[in-house]
Amino acid sequence: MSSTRFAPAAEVPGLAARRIAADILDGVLHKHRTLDDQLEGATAHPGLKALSDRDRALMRRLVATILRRLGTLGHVLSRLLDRGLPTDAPRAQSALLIGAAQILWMDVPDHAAVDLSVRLVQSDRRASKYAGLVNAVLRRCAREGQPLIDELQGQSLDVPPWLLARWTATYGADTARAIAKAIGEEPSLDLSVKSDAEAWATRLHGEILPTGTVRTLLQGSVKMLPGFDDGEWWVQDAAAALPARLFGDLTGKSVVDLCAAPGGKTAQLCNAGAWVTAIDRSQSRVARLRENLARLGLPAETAVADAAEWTGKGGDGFDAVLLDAPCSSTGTIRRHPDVAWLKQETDIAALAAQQQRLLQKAVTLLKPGGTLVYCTCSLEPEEGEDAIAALLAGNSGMRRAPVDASEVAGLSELVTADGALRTLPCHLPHPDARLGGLDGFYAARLVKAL
Ligand SMILES: C[S@@+](CC[C@H](N)C(=O)[O-])C[C@H]1O[C@@H](n2cnc3c(N)ncnc32)[C@H](O)[C@@H]1O
Repeated sequence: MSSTRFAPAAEVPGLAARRIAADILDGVLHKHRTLDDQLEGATAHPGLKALSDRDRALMRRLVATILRRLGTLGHVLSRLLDRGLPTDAPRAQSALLIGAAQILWMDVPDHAAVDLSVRLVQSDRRASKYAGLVNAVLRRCAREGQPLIDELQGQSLDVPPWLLARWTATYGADTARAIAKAIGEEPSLDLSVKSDAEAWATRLHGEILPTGTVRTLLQGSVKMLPGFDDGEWWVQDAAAALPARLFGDLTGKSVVDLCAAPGGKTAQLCNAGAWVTAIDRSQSRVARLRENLARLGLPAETAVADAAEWTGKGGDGFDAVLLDAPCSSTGTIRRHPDVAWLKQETDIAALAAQQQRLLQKAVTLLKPGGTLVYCTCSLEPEEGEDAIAALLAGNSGMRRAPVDASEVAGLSELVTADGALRTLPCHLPHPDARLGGLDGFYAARLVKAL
């Protein structure tokens, strides 16, 4: 991002949050950078530190809302702009998206949204000539934006066409539309608790889902919530909490978690009483995993390694292996709306090849009779159903141990005919849409022959 975009000494309240939102949006849309990369750790936007918690939360919500509604915003803005979006000044484009998203979906007065977007373009050398245009278009958006959205009559513009076509082919048109609708909702905060879910649900003003996750609508920094400092819970989507449960009783068992960071599932395995070895290829992510486990007071051996090359600890092998393989992450678009615009269809074949390589390795690390749980947070069959079918077809010495609905609180819609887990963002509907849905996951349980 250019230093010319940093703030002058005194500026109107809220402008810094919008400027950082614009930088981060440019990062996703024009520089192929993920939201996580720009929001966390060493690569985070340098301006974030100076924002108050409130402004930081507003900025994150703003960026997420824009990415979640990008197709709809494109439709509305194209109808309000006679000559299309300005192409010679990215800041004019982001200022229009930021202004329109606030007017259409956020609790910001229209006049403030317009004023802040005009200021955003005025402070950018290339975009300043568009200040009048931004002002006029956003004022029209306040009057005409909602009717333009109503015109769409529920059409799904907010999922890239290639992805919607895949979901339609895999799940049918109605389910694909339901998935698209579900990922348009702002997700709840889901927590896995070490114990006493009922007490934590009460303290955090949430509810307990049938599968045991505590779900709340509290917003802002999780570090400020009760129980965080004491390591009583960790953030984990309700679907992400299911695969590790498929091992059943893990007391005293040896488990290797092959793609472990940042450690949500490792924490579950440790909390279930297993001896856990957690491997991940990324040094910075293993550092985060170690921090997370330290906060939770849960012990595990950790190593930075390519799991496909890792030679293990010798001996007879592990009682259990968890392979939460790297994938296209299309099941997590609700929580990571940048994924929809960063991933491409051509990524899927390369990821499937990598998953097969990791699966082959996972089998060799198991002792005879040991259990493998393979999972991905992808909605694409190549990374789920097809990956397991290929492994089983290849004489791997593995057999499927079908999942029963009773293992997932009787929610039979989450279990496929051949006994795998398949969650979709439109599952777990709730009368209050903000409390419904979960990530899309695939998980299969296999046992190695004796
Ligand atoms: C889906 S994430 C894992 C999430 C984690 N299991 C959890 O529950 O918090 C996939 C992880 O795989 C790691 N990874 C990718 N390729 C790998 C490889 N060849 N060996 C080990 N880790 C790998 C990535 O660094 C990333 O942290």
